[in-house]
Amino acid sequence: MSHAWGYGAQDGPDTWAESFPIANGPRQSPIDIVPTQAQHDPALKHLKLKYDPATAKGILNNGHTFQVDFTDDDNSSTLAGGPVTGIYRLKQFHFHWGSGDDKGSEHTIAGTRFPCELHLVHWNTKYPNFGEAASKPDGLAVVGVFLKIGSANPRLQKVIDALDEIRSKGRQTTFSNFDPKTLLPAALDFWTYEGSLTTPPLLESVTWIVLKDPVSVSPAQMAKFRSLLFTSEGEAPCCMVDNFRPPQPLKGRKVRASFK
Ligand SMILES: CCc1cc2c(cc1OS(N)(=O)=O)CC[C@@H]1[C@@H]2CC[C@]2(C)[C@@H](O)CC[C@@H]12
Ligand SMILES: [Zn+2]
Repeated sequence: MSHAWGYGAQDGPDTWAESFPIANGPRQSPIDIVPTQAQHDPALKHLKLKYDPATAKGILNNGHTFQVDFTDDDNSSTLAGGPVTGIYRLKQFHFHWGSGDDKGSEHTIAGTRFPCELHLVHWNTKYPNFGEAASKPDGLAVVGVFLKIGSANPRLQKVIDALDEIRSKGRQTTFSNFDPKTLLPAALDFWTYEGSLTTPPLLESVTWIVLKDPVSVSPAQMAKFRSLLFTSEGEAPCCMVDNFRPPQPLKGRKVRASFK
């Protein structure tokens, strides 16, 4: 039975613990990152991101966000270095955003919320596949990137232009020849901590790698995100906005910084 969860008053983050008690677990995400309390760890390696544009496959409205999926049957698109050991394969990227520019990100920086947050999802190749990895404490690594309001971001435009074809839940279309590295800021300085999926089933299997520097998004580009629907064709339309979980208790976890 698929658990009906969402981001509304009746099915939103405050209700998730009813079906997913791990919602109150010891390593939940997102969190508020307080830079002055993060410890610089000189042992952290540089992030090594190698993405092959040919692995881009499709773009899908899954009713909670939209995601761009990648073929992951070899090590063409991978993450290594940073806080992780071994090689993690890129599976998908997706976003979380608000109904207005004052909210939308899942992680916050000393209480500051951004209008949007990008998640690049990778799984540990020591496990046979993504689904298996998602249930292991070192199974997933997600790179989080903040988007802040500014000039239009030309690197986002190909994604944004595809949204008209996936307006409703369940709609998908092909999406090829795209390098997600173009979505990243110039500097890959990051904070890292051990956390979880930010949506049900909230599995505590994610090493989070949150980049310090944001990238830009324009108000018009944000309006395109907000034109998507949570609902399927034929249902009363409900705009896909505020699809973010608020920060969760740190519960004694340490956040490390790759930079001074
Ligand atoms: C980390 C990115 C990710 C993975 C998954 C979800 C949500 C996710 O976004 S987030 N915001 O990065 O945590 C929700 C559905 C989950 C999936 C991981 C794999 C599953 C658990 C499947 O096995 C069944 C449901 C799937
Ligand atoms: Zn996410």
